[in-house]
Amino acid sequence: MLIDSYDRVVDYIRISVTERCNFRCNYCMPEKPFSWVPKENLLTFEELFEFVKVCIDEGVKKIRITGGEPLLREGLDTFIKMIYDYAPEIDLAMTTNAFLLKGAAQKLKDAGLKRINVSIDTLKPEVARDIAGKDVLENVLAGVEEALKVGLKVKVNMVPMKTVNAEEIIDVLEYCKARGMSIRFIEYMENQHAKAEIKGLKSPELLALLREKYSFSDDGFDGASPSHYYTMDDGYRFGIIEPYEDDFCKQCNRIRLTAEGNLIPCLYFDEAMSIGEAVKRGDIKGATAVLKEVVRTKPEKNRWGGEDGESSNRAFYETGG
Ligand SMILES: Nc1nc2c(ncn2[C@@H]2O[C@H](COP(=O)(O)OP(=O)(O)OP(=O)(O)O)[C@@H](O)[C@H]2O)c(=O)[nH]1
Ligand SMILES: C[S@@+](CC[C@H](N)C(=O)[O-])C[C@H]1O[C@@H](n2cnc3c(N)ncnc32)[C@H](O)[C@@H]1O
Ligand code: SF4
Ligand code: SF4
Repeated sequence: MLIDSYDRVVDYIRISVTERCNFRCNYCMPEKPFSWVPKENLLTFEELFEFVKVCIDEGVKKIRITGGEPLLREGLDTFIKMIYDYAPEIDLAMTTNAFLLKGAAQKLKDAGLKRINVSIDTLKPEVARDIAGKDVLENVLAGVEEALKVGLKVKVNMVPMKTVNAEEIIDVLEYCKARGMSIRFIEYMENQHAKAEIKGLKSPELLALLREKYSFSDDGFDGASPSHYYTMDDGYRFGIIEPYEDDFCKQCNRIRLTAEGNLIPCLYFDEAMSIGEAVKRGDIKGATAVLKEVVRTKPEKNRWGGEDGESSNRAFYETGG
C-alpha cells in the first residue's frame, strides 16, 4: 500500500497521456503553446502500462486518464483495455473536452472505461468559440449524448468566469440535471498561461447566484474529492471545487503522472520526479522506488493560500488538471 508521511493512503493516479490539445481554452493554454514534449520523450502505452501495473499492485484503485486532450492520443482504447484486463475492478475514468467523443465513446466503453468527466463551460456556440478558439460546441454536445447512450457515467466540469459564462450557470446546471449528470463548478485558477483579463467567480458569488433560483443544503466533502457538495430540494447534487483551499487536502489520495513520465506529488507543486528513464530502460524496480519516494515526499497541503501563497509554472494542460 502507498502511504504518505501524513498517513494518507494514495490510491488514485491521474495519468496525462498527452499535453497536446485540439482546443486553446483561454483559461488553460496560451494561443501558441511554446514547447510540446517531443514524441520520443512520451512514454508509450506499453511503457505506461508497466508502470500502471506497479501502481495497481501497490494498491491504486482509481485511475483517471487526462491531458491535454486524451482523445488525441491514438490507441487510447487499447491502453484502457490493458488496464481493464489487468484489474477490472479499478475505477477507470477519463477527463475530456468531448470534441472527439462521439466516434470514440463505444470503443472506450467496450475497452473498459467506466466514466468520464467532460468540460462544458457554455451552451452558446459563440461563447464556446471564444473560449476554445474554434467552433466546438456541436461536437462536444454530440459527444456527451453518445457517451450517455453507450452507458458511460458522465460528470460535467464548468469554470465560471465573469462576463464570459457566469450568466449561464443555471442553464448548464439544468442541462446536466435533465440528463442525470452531476455538475461541478471549478473556481478559475489564475496562471501565467491564461488570458490576463479572465476573472473567475468565487464560490460565495456562485452560491449567491444559485440561491436566487434554488434552495439546497450543504453536504460538505464526499470522500477524497476536492469538491464541496450541495443537494437541492429535489435531490439533485452539484459540487463546487475551490482549488485554492486546502481543507480537502487532509483526505488527499492522489498523485499525477505527466505524459513524459514526471510523477507529481501535488497539483501545482513544481516538484516532480521522473519515472520516464527508468521505465524506458525496463527498470521497473527503479520506477517503483521513485513512486515510493514521491508518495513519501507528498506535501501536507497546497501552498497557494495565505500571505506567502505560491503559484506554479506548470500549466493545467501539462499536469492534466
Ligand atoms: N486543489 C486541487 N484541485 C483538484 C485536485 N484534483 C482535482 N482538482 C480540481 O478538480 C478539477 C476536476 O477534476 P477531474 O479531472 O474532473 O477529476 P476528479 O475531481 O478527481 O473527478 P472524480 O473522480 O469524478 O471526483 C481539476 O481540474 C482541478 O481543478 C486536487 O488534488 N487538488
Ligand atoms: C486540463 S483539462 C484536461 C482534460 C480535458 N482537456 C478537459 O478539458 O476536460 C482538465 C480540467 O482542468 C480544468 N482547468 C483548466 N485550466 C483551468 C484553470 N485555469 N482553472 C480551473 N480549472 C481549469 C478544465 O476545465 C478541465 O475540467
Ligand atoms: S481545458 Fe482541456 S480542452 Fe481546454 S485547453 Fe486545457 S486541456 Fe485543452
Ligand atoms: S492540493 Fe495537493 S495535497 Fe491538496 S488535494 Fe490537491 S494534490 Fe492533494
